Amino acid sequence: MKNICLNFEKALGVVSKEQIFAQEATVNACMATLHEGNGAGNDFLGWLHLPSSITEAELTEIENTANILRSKCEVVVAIGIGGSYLGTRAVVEAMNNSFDWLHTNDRKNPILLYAGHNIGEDYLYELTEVLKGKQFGIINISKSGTTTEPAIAFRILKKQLEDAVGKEEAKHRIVAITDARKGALRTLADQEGYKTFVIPDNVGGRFSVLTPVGLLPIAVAGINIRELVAGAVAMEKATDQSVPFAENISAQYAAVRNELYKRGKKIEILCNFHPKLHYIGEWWKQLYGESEGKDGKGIFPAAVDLTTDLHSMGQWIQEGERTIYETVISVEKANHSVVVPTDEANLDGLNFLAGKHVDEVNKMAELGTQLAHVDGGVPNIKVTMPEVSPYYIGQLFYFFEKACGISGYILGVNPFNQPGVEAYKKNMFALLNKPGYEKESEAIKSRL
Ligand SMILES: O=P(O)(O)OC[C@H]1O[C@](O)(CO)[C@@H](O)[C@@H]1O
Repeated sequence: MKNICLNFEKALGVVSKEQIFAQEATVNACMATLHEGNGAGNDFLGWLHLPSSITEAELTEIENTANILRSKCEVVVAIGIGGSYLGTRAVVEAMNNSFDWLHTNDRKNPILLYAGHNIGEDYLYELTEVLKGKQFGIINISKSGTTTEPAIAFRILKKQLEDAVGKEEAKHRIVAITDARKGALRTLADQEGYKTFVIPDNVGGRFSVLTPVGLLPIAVAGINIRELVAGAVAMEKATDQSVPFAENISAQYAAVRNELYKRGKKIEILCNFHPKLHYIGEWWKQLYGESEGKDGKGIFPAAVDLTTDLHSMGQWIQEGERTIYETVISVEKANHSVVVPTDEANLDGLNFLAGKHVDEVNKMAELGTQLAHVDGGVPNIKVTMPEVSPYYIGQLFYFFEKACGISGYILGVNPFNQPGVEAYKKNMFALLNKPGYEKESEAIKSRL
């Protein structure tokens, strides 16, 4: 099997290769801090050797539970937000048919739906309506077990499920993934007797896709979790501390992005030319946004789907403020084949493309875009994956996670906390008169 690879040749100019390689000692020191576990946030390093420590028994238990849900349910709703949602969606959207929900006859897999990632009343109304009369189950995922968005969704869907199939059967269709001991979801799951999986204490939400948080719903969707984990294991080895900087793609990516940042490139745009990778971008945004955006510092992580967004954001990227750089996820080959047909009338003038694969056109769009953006002053980093498969997505996850840990330490922040997320919650609870927030309620209302 190949590995994903990194090419930063087209990022050179603003920064030189020598300047990047001059960071080797700093990067190695940050890598050592991670591996020795003596840096900020060192109680959240469980992800570092997670892939290689997943056991056969754990995978089998996840698959068995997935099979129970698969046998009972036409639809499974994965409830969760942030790290308790985005990794699953990234894999499922990448691997499932783009029109999955329209494949209604002879389905092999339940349809996976999502809830708890917003507080949309209309979204929840439409979800509860669509679930009426359907055999459904719930995977409720919350590391803290106290996050408001998933808690509201679970309260609503739990009631609907119990009303539909009775409390006893509902227990067999609900799985909770949460902390081993703490939090409201743990208490509820123990009280109700749900099947549970534990999110290890030392794995933060945004690093948790390879725990049951991601593996259970991904397995329910019928995707091979063993391949996903195998890919991550391969990348854990390929980016290990023992692998020298010149060959270590996570170390290099961390170095390049920080060198660009120092030179005024404050925004990183993750680009894909593969529409099914949209949620990889969403997952990546949380990983880097929550890890690095603090203490008044941090590259702003943005993401675009190309060529789609070349017709909306393309103008800005080409000619807007020169504070951006791009990281392009490039997929070597498509999984299916569609050829542009010949048309006798050729009114659209496209016969020069007749007989070509659509992906060949896409590749030229990708190359043309790279050259145009580089000419426009946008440094370009390329991450190549041989194909979209669970194995290479597993590699991609670990590659970005490892680079993120190193990069956060280079930046001088604690990459494993997210104190800033609490501010909106505090205000929301104060505005909603949550018991215990009386002082805050008074203070915030005086500002309105
Ligand atoms: O799994 P939990 O505890 O519900 O948290 C969900 C998400 O909310 C955050 O705590 C804050 O956004 C994330 O770090 C996390 O991924």
